[in-house]
Amino acid sequence: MASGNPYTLKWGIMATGGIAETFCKDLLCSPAVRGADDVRHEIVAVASSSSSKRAAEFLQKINGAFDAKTYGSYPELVVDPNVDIIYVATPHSHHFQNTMLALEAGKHVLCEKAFTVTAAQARKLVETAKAKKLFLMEAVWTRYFPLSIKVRELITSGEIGTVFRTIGDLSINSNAEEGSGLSFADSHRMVNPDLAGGATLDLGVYPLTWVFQTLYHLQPEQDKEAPTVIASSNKYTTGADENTAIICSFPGHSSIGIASTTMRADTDPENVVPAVRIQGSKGEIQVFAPAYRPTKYRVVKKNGEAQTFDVPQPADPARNSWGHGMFWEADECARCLRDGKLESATLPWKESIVIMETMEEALRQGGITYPELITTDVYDPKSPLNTGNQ
Ligand SMILES: NC(=O)C1=CN([C@@H]2O[C@H](COP(=O)(O)OP(=O)(O)OC[C@H]3O[C@@H](n4cnc5c(N)ncnc54)[C@H](OP(=O)(O)O)[C@@H]3O)[C@@H](O)[C@H]2O)C=CC1
Ligand SMILES: O=C1OC[C@@H](O)[C@H](O)[C@H]1O
Repeated sequence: MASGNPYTLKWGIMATGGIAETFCKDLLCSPAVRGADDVRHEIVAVASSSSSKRAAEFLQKINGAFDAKTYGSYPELVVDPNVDIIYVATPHSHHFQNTMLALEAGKHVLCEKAFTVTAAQARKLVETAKAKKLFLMEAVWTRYFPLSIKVRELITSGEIGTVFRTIGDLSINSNAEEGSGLSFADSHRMVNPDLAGGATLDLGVYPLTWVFQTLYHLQPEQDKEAPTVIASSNKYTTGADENTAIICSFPGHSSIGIASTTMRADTDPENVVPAVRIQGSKGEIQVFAPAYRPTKYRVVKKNGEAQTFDVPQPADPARNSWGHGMFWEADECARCLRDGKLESATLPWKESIVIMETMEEALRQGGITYPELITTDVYDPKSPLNTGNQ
């Protein structure tokens, strides 16, 4: 790729849960393994809202970055002068306040999906990043996979003609062994309304990603249209949605997207039926489950000719053959910052906002509501979501 010294991005990690561990293990993989010689990553600080001890234990878990600073609160992390960018890896409920905390401290941010709980919160984050000239990106890692790039290229080159319909699903069978409950405790972030749990915000964002990548993102800027949305949900006993189906119509392009998600059944337990079908006038592209981390796609022409392609994630032998695929989005952050860009062209601010508007409308139609503490778009540095008392 590039000659000379690679650009180094120094990360501060906010929260020490499951995805923070996965992401950091990816940051520690050698970029050379994925053919990147122009950027590299350093984890220079980690914060846990509960204790600095937990942050220190996190470094043991990821087996690296042992000289990183460890903090027992998020406010301490965001003022660390050595940190360039904060990775916000807290539950959805916290994203708005935590991202604002980082932006207000002058830090660039990569914030986990779903970007926020409401569209107004997403707009506020974008306004703030723009005003402060800071980089901000929603961590929809799937968009940065070579597989996604290839699929977008195939569509742009006309391989399947004009795309008129995309159908996508991300569903997981989380039924409890007995009874009608789900296997998640009611307090778990997947189903807890206080943490903005529910199928739409957690899982639905991925089939919507495929709908938007294929029916919205690739349109010329002046032709991009926000969809009209029809949606239906079933509520779980906690009040979060357990099933949601969303129909997005793009009338200006005669195209339609159908995104579905449930916590009651798997997308495809055998992995033989595609999770995503992108259907055009000359054929279709099928992307296999899971919609968030596909490694296989198939191009089927109108005449029935078909070819399957495997795109495995590169694994680093020096890191116990680890390689999950989150390094692609991290590389995007580094390249954007190196090149002075505030947003990623692969997932521009406007598109994150339109997707949040779509999910907000789907949740409204489904009758799903969340508490004021996590839906407010008024920034409060002393919010318990920032100070760790919540
Ligand atoms: N891109 C992807 O593939 C995935 C993305 N995600 C996204 O990442 C985010 C976090 O998910 P995940 O890591 O699975 O969640 P976890 O529950 O495993 O971790 C969340 C972390 O957030 C911090 N936190 C702060 N306040 C709270 C609170 N009140 N309740 C719970 N946790 C709190 C905790 O870290 P600490 O104590 O250190 O402050 C906790 O460990 C979500 O937005 C989710 O949608 C999740 C899974 C996969
Ligand atoms: O982003 C995600 O992808 C994988 C899912 O299992 C997880 O619940 C979700 O947060």
